[in-house]
Amino acid sequence: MDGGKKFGSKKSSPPLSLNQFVALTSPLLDLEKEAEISASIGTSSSRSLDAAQKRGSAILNLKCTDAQTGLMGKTLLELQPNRGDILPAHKFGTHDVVVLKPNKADPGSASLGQGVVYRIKDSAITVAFDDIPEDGLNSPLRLEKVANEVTYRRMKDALIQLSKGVQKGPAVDLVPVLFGEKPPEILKKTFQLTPFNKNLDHSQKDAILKALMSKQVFLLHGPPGTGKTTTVVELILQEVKRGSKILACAASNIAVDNIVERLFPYRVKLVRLGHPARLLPQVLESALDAQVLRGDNSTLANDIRKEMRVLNGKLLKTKDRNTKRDIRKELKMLAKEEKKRQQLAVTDVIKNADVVLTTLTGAWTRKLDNNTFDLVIIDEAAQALEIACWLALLKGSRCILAGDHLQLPPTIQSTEAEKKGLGKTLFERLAGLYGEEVMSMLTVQYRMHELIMNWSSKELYSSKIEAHSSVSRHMLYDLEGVKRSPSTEPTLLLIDTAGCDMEEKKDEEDSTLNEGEAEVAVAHAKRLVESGLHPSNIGIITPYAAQVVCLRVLRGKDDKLKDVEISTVDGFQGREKEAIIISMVRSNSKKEVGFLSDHRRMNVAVTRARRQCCLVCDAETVSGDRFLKRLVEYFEEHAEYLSASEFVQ
Ligand SMILES: Nc1ncnc2c1ncn2[C@@H]1O[C@H](COP(=O)(O)OP(=O)(O)OP(=O)(O)O)[C@@H](O)[C@H]1O
Repeated sequence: MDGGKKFGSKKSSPPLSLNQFVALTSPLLDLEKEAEISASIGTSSSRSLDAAQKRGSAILNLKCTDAQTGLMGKTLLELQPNRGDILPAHKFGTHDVVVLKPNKADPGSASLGQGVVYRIKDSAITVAFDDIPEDGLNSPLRLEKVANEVTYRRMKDALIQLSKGVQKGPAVDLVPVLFGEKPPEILKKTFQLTPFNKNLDHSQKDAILKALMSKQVFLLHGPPGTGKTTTVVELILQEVKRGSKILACAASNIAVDNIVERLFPYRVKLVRLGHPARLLPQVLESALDAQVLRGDNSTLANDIRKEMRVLNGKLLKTKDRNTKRDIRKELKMLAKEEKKRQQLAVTDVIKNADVVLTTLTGAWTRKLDNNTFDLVIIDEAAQALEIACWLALLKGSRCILAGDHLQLPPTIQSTEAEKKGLGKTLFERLAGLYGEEVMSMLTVQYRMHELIMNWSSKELYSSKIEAHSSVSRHMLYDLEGVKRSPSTEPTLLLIDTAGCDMEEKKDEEDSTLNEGEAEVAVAHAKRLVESGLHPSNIGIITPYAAQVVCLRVLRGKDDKLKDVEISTVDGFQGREKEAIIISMVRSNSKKEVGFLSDHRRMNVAVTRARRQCCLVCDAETVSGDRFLKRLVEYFEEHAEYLSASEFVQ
């Protein structure tokens, strides 16, 4: 696929119809749910717990080292390993739903509580629980990941709603446009843009104008580092000024919080919906729960609860049947009133907000029933399942999707569902359907030295991206405390492992790793640190999970490298570092490159780097793929070339 050429071009095949979309998605969603459930332990599983720990879906033998209340009534428990200082390798992520059990309890046994992962460190994991019994916390414990059924249920509900046809409701005119039955329209009127952010560049302003003129749909195409979120924030401000009521969503909580934070300085009336454990501490004040607690109706509900407590006391004491009956009647009435006040408190907050912000899943909450929006904005839309987008889209009459379909799509667990197209995003589909008619690409990037940018710009964005002057020539040694040295001078670095006896191998889970290459990557990170670069400015990324583990073990051997971040490429999407070291792993005589050949993955990998991008690979193996060959050739032409043999004794 040449993404650059694809951009803006219309497909000749007929557009996917609403019915086809529903028929295709429904079974694939079931497959995906099954895959997620079988990845977690499940209640009836007889598989041994050790195997679950190996797979990363359970962490055994933990001790509770801290319990705090906070986060609007939640209890935060910190759990550390009973043996050793470091948690075993696991696949738990912040915001995952987990259950806590006694360490030795049977797989199907009841849990002590269900919670949401709040924070993860190498040595501890903190979970937020609504309710947790005090008994049992002093004995060894284990955590299990559970499938997040709520998300699937909501997506299924949205599919059912779509399958009935959208005959009424806010999205009635939007649906036919998004399925190619009616053409998208634009306002004839021209706008004079007075931006709130005075620094916007020409492509950002053009995109905003075009978005403001769209009547049903607009796609904001934001290649890496081009200020997509900056533009989304400006768009929200412009729309609020126009009087629009906006639902702003993203696939991940962090992306939603990012928008909330950036809106703060403009004093927009906003509310953030979502579980407090999933919100950044700095946005908690704008959370629905926090605002509800401050509302008048909430105070009334509290007073009613107090009154009910007094009546309950009386009820226990009184013996008279008639009095008892009267008290019960009154209690029933008060309970009804309390519930009503609670609901009103929520409704008030949502009604008063100009912008409601939540994840896509969160948009399907009952709290938003009966609420409609003039505009639905979805950030990270190219990383969300199409059906997840519909959870928000059905609540609005117009939409703006921001994303980049030339970076990685959403992660799909089921290989079969992925093959059959569950991962095809709405953003990509609409880009194919309408192209430039409804789309604008941001073309100035604020992250990368131009040498890092040029390869990606040429390969994927038709050479349309330019580097802003503030970054186009920036070097590692321009950073304070960094010495000019052979390690910090190059912008691009190719460390070739070919002929150095560094073959790939498989781990127990069948993921590929390359120990020799990991040593070289870590050795280069060490040289950068020795030249004065702070380790937190370095990221080592690799496509393979097993290589991440291998790299982390090596990092653990040198205390100076503690703050070097190591991640999969997929896990690093949306992030950046001053220096990025990419460990490509594949090295074999058959020149097999597996999923390295996905253009989007390599695009994400290279474009994480601000001032230096170092590629560690077996140039001969990876050149077996045409796309990767061009990458290697680009590095051969513009990079400092080193043999891996220089890095190992
Ligand atoms: N017009 C501008 N002038 C100066 N700096 C800008 C401008 N637009 C964006 N930036 C800067 O570029 C960086 C990236 O911006 P932003 O976070 O909006 O990008 P993004 O496109 O959402 O990121 P990603 O590439 O991760 O998707 C930020 O540091 C931001 O301040």
